Amino acid sequence: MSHTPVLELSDISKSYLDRQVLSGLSYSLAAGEYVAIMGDSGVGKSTLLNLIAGLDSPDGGEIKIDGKNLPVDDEAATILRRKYLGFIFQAFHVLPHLTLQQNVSLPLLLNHLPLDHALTMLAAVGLQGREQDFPHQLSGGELQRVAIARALVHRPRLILADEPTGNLDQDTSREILQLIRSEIKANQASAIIVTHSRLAAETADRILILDRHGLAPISLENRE
Ligand SMILES: Nc1ncnc2c1ncn2[C@@H]1O[C@H](COP(=O)(O)OP(=O)(O)OP(=O)(O)O)[C@@H](O)[C@H]1O
Repeated sequence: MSHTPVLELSDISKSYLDRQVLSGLSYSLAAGEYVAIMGDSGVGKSTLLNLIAGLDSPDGGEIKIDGKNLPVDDEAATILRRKYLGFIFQAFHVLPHLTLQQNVSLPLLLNHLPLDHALTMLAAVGLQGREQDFPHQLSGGELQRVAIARALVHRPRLILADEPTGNLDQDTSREILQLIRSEIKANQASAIIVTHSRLAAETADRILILDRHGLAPISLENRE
């Protein structure tokens, strides 16, 4: 396995108008590591994930993915992100006019990969037989499973998840979290999950707390 960190954040800063959200933040994520980020509301967790995803750019500092600097507005960087990253963001809605199979095939199409893995992935999230259904025929938990299948189908090296179980009941949450973890481990991917849920955070290898000093691992005695 490569020793190049999957993700390297160096001295990242980000402000919105006069509000400094992130400052001097550095972190390195090793290949195959799955970490959860927790922290107070408004501390900048989603902002950080958006910066890594390339949905926004930092005011200062450097973000390297697989050892490479990736400018937000560069086409080659967009292609690399598309191949390398998998997003499980609530804002990334499943497209309503496409069937489940078409939705899950999208990342494969965009990356010029064979499309048959979409069916395997739908089966893996428990939606075998529902391939030709449209999103409006699904429950919230089922929809979230489609979003997860779509995020993971092209076997991304780095998975970014923002409150992946936000609106789900506890049983469905457990199932979804188990699924995310097993897919991450089966593909030897790295992952960052941002969450307020202790249940979700506990599925990660490590829990980090984001505060105004940066990212720090939670100490073992606080882990209960
Ligand atoms: N596009 C934006 N424009 C202006 N301010 C923003 C923008 N995005 C985030 N902020 C502000 O940046 C701060 C951090 O927001 P962020 O969503 O990253 O926090 P968070 O830690 O994810 O919070 P929560 O746990 O409540 O989701 C907040 O004060 C928020 O109001």
